[in-house]
Amino acid sequence: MNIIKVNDTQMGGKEAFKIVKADMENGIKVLGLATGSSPITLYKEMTNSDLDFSNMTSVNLDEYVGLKPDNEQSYHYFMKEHLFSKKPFKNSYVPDGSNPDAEAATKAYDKIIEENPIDLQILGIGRNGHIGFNEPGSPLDGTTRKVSLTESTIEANTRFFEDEKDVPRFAYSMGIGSIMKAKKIILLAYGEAKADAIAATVNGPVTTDCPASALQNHPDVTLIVDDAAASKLN
Ligand SMILES: N[C@@H]1[C@@H](O)[C@H](O)[C@@H](COP(=O)(O)O)O[C@@H]1O
Repeated sequence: MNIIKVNDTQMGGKEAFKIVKADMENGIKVLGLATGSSPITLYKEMTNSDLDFSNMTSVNLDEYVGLKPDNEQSYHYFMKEHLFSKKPFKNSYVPDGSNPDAEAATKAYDKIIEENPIDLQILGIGRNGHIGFNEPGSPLDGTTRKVSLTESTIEANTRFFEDEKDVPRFAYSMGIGSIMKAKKIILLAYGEAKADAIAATVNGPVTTDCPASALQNHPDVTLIVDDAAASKLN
């Protein structure tokens, strides 16, 4: 893995943007996108840039089950607010969390991923090493699935909701196998709360205990981390 150390999230956004820009100049067509606070500075760089995304397709990692796209806590809403309303893409896909039929929703999303092979995937990481919403124990070769969120993830996400009981307990998430098919991956991690997960991702064994450790088997991964997130690396 290629590791880029940055001073802060602003610089992290700029470093990630450089890669996005260069890859777009080289003709990539499909970006895999993530939610959470980590990619926000990258999305700011993208929206402030003069890059044109109107010929690009985006495929997002995940969505809460039970939230409609117009729900302010949904990942549809997050993406619209941070990126798509300012920089429209040709097509922007996010799993359909409003579809209670998990089988149909996940199959439909797998088809979208298959038809739009991801050139560059942006990832954040959960405190427990999850990527997308693939919590510890997720199959490292999985496709899109309905997942139960762990207590630690629910707790981490409570900050975005008025009440902990409003945090959805389930999500539809692209699987780790699908993430691994992306041609290139950038993982963004900032802050001390991510230090253990980053150490396990880079130095630990490849294990379902740390879903992001699967990235060790990918040929083109760049980690953009600040000093705190990198503080437990060997
Ligand atoms: N499903 C998302 C992940 O894709 C994201 O990586 C993680 C970390 O979020 P943050 O960047 O806010 O720490 O949050 C959620 O669980």
